[in-house]
Amino acid sequence: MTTSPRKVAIVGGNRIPFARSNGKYADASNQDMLTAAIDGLASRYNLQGKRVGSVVAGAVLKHSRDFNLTRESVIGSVLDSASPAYDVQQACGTGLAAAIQVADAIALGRIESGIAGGTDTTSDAPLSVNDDLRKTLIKVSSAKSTVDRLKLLGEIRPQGLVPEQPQNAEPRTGLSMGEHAAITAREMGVTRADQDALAVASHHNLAASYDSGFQDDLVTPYLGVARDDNMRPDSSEEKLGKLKPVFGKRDAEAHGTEATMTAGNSTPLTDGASTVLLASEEWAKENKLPVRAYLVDSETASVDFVHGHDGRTPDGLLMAPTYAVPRLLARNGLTLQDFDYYEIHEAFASQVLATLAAWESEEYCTQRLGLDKALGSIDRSKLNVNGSSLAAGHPFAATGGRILAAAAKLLEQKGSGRALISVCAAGGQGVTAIVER
Ligand SMILES: CC(=O)CC(=O)SCCNC(=O)CCNC(=O)[C@H](O)C(C)(C)COP(=O)(O)OP(=O)(O)OC[C@H]1O[C@@H](n2cnc3c(N)ncnc32)[C@H](O)[C@@H]1OP(=O)(O)O
Repeated sequence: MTTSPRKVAIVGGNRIPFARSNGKYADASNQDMLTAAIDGLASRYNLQGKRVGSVVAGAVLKHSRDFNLTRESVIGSVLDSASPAYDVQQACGTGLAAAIQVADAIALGRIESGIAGGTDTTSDAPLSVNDDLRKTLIKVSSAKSTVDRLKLLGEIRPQGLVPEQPQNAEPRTGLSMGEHAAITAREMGVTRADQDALAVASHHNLAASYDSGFQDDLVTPYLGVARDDNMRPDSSEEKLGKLKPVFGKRDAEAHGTEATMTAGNSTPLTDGASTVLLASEEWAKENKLPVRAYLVDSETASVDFVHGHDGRTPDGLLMAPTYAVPRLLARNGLTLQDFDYYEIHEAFASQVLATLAAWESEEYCTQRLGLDKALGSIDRSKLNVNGSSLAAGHPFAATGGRILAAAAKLLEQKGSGRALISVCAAGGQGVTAIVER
């Protein structure tokens, strides 16, 4: 039995290209996409017919029939179906949280290999019915006779037939992620020009990474799509500057400021799936697989974005990574500057910039994070060097796997170094990790 934590190797990843919602993958289900991502990974790393220790994945939006979507995807894949599998869900942190669960089991010696993943589709989002209709339909399905069934069906009123749409809103506040991010942007003084510049960089960097072949062994074409179809290499600050604000208009009006968040500096609704293969060093060696990098440590934080506490106003919904990262740094004896790459998920350009501004702010770091000084600035040329979610799109649960696989490949190419991964999530959560080689 292994008694001390083992190193967790990131062998590599595979994803399908991400596609804008209601577009190329409109007829694909979460299960179709996750299975495709697993099969692509299996083909890249010779996993056909092999049993892996655990497959952990999830989707933020799931149909009730997908009660264990990951297990069903494994059964439908080329893996040995004796590979155990289960779902996790931590909003946009799902993919990275899944990788952390697999990594922990490897580190503890409980499994030798595992696959982490995530998938999401807003094209095939689940619709539900109201409580009265649902309860009546459940009674209908267990009614003893046709007469009883007809009687129950007769109780249904036409207005009760309207389906309930999934809401991209926080249940506690009723505000969308974009509206929350707009409040934080105003509070942190994030400008429209900086947001547009970050979005343009994301498109240009992602396009360059495809052109240079960086994505060749990370992405497998699917349903005729070869590259993320939200990517717009022709993006410019001039074009983005012309777009009208879509989030934060009411907040801006109330504060006499300008709303700054547009469709160009926010992620689009997106469909897609991703996977990452993790293993012990021994298993990778036995299976003649390379090790790209190691998943060294992780930290998850949550913030109080609803009530506020200790006399402070509520935290920003997407600001939990600002809390997680200092804990991660302290545990590993590192500073914010000790990284070669920073992979900060771009839910919105404003949220990345607010995160960086928070770490630069003495006031935020001392008063909110309880530090004795600011964490300081990062070298911006090391940030999201191959683009991120603004350009690739953001199929919620699939984003963590995209980022982790890309970070490991960057470090493999560099030969040695360290990457910081930060993913903000709904519910005021943040999942962060360190990858090294
Ligand atoms: C979930 C978690 O746990 C945490 C998180 O990550 S939070 C993030 C969650 N994600 C979201 O909330 C998704 C938010 N996004 C949305 O709701 C929608 O995509 C949106 C409201 C922002 C935009 O929707 P839309 O109006 O359908 O956008 P879209 O039609 O693509 O673009 C609007 C215009 O901008 C233009 N545009 C967009 N990007 C552009 C670019 N890079 N260059 C030039 N023009 C661009 C489009 O061409 C379009 O122009 P026209 O109107 O002339 O056609």
